[in-house]
Amino acid sequence: MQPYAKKVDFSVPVRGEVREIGISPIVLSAEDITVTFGGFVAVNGMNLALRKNELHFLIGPNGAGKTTMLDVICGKTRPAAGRVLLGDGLDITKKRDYEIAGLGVGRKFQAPSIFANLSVKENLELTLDPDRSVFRALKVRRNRCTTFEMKKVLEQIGLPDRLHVRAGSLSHGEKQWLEIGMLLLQKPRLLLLDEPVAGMTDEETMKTGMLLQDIAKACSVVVVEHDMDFVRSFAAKVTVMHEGKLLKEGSMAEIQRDPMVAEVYLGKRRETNAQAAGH
Ligand SMILES: Nc1ncnc2c1ncn2[C@@H]1O[C@H](COP(=O)(O)OP(=O)(O)OP(=O)(O)O)[C@@H](O)[C@H]1O
Repeated sequence: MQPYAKKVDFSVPVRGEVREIGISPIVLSAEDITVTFGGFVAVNGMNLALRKNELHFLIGPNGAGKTTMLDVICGKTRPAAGRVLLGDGLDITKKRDYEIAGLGVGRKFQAPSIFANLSVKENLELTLDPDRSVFRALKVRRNRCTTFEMKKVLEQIGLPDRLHVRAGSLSHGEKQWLEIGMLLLQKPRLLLLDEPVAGMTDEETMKTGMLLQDIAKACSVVVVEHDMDFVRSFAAKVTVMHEGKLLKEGSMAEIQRDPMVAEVYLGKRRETNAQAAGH
C-alpha cells in the first residue's frame, strides 16, 4: 500500500508514444467476475482478457479490486459470479490454487517469498524438483535439463554469478528477481505480479521493467502497479479498475487522455489533500 496520489502525474507524456496493442491469442479471460466479502462487493462484474506476449498493467486507486482480481485468477479467492477460462477454453473458476499453478498460471505476491537460508541454486532447485523421489528414475535426464534451464533463467534474471550466494544476502531487487526466476522455471503461460517494483531502487526498477518485457516474449504478464512512471515506461496495455469495475482499457497514452480516468485519480488526490488539511 502506498500513498497513491503522490505518484500520479498526467502531464508526463508516454515514452515512445502510443504502443500497438497486440492481437495475439488470448491466454486467459475472466468474464463478469463478482467477488463479495460478507456483504461488501469488492469486484463487480469485471471482465479481463489477457493476451500472449503482452505486458499488461492493472491500475486503479486503492481498494479498486486489482489484487482481488489476481486472487480470483490464481484460485486464491472464489468469485460469487463469473468464470475464468484459460485460452484453450478450460474453465478454471472452481479449481484449487495448486491446480491452476500446475496449468501454468504463476503468481507472485508483493513481498519476496524465498528461502533466505538456502542458496540461489537451492531455491531454484526446490522449484524444479519438489519431490525428488518421484523423479528418481528420470534423475540423470532431469539434472541435465535442469542445469541448462537454470543457467538460462539465471542469465535472464540477471543473477548468473550469484548461484552459490545465500538468498537472504541478496538485495531486495535481487530477491524479487530470484522469485520471478523460480516462477519462470515452471514455464508459465501467464505470470501475475503484485507491485513487483515496490521498494526497489530506480536502477532495479528499470531492470525489472526490461526483465518483464523479455518474459512477455514467451508468455503473458499481468502487473498490478501504483508506480505510474513504471507503467508509463513499460506498459503495452493498461486496464484501469475503479470500485470493482472496468473503467478504461487501452494504451497508456489513451488512458492518460481519458477524462473519467483523470477524474478518478484527481478525485482521489483532492480527497487526500483534504484529509491532510484536516477537513
Ligand atoms: N479478505 C477480505 N475481506 C474483506 N474485504 C476485503 C478482503 N480483501 C479485500 N477486501 C476489500 O476489497 C476491496 C478491494 O481490495 P483489493 O485489495 O483487491 O484492492 P486493490 O485495488 O488491490 O487495492 P490496493 O491498491 O490498495 O492494494 C478493498 O475495499 C478491500 O478492503
